[in-house]
Amino acid sequence: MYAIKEIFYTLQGEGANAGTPAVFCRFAGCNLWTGREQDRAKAVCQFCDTDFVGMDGEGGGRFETADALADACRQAAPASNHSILVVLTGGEPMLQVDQELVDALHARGFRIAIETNGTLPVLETIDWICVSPKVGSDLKQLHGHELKLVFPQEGGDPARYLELDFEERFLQPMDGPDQRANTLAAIAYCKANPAWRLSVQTHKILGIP
Ligand SMILES: C[S@@+](CC[C@H](N)C(=O)[O-])C[C@H]1O[C@@H](n2cnc3c(N)ncnc32)[C@H](O)[C@@H]1O
Ligand SMILES: Nc1nc2[nH]cc(C(=O)O)c2c(=O)[nH]1
Ligand code: SF4
Ligand SMILES: [Mg+2]
Repeated sequence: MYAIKEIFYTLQGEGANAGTPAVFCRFAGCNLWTGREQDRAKAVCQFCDTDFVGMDGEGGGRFETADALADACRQAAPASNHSILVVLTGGEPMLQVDQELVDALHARGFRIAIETNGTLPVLETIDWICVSPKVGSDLKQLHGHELKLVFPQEGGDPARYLELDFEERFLQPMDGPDQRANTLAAIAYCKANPAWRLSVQTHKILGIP
């Protein structure tokens, strides 16, 4: 059984694949926050911009099998011969993603990306692994395609993450009340430390999901 908050078709807004059409499959639940506002201040991850509670979103629900969930993802995508990207996100997708689901999505022609906090090891059969570490959590996934650090995080000096084995490294300004200042700080950091690139949350600017 998979608990899914929502399934929608949009453009990947962030990171190395920004601008790529993609089906987003948002898993319900996370191991670093309950998702309830009253618990935010005591959560390990306190800056989350996402509602991942329940299964009540567009296309959400309980999916009893990997085939049923993969079919729903396929139905959210246009009929196309081109391989379409599916982004597994949440909440924390690695609490639920298994090899059966990866196989079912591959069988339908998807290229599979994941957005994960890295506290659980990621299946190596996933085509694009984006890890976004959270200060105060125990990082287990130490390699992947893309490291996307929300910036700034107290105690989360980006230099700490340079030794990890990733192909691309991004700073993503923390959204919230200080979004503008965080963006300027991230730009300054990237200019001074060119191992890092800026990840803008373009979907928020574009006004798309
Ligand atoms: C909602 S999370 C879901 C996937 C996974 N739990 C994770 O944290 O990577 C998706 C992406 O949004 C980022 N994110 C969450 N809250 C944010 C915020 N306030 N500002 C910028 N990025 C944020 C996360 O770091 C992650 O890269
Ligand atoms: N367009 C769009 N791009 C995204 N990239 C990562 C997202 C996420 O919430 O995981 C996200 C999202 O929610 N929407
Ligand atoms: S780990 Fe990801 S889903 Fe969980 S609270 Fe943090 S940003 Fe949100
Ligand atoms: Mg989002």
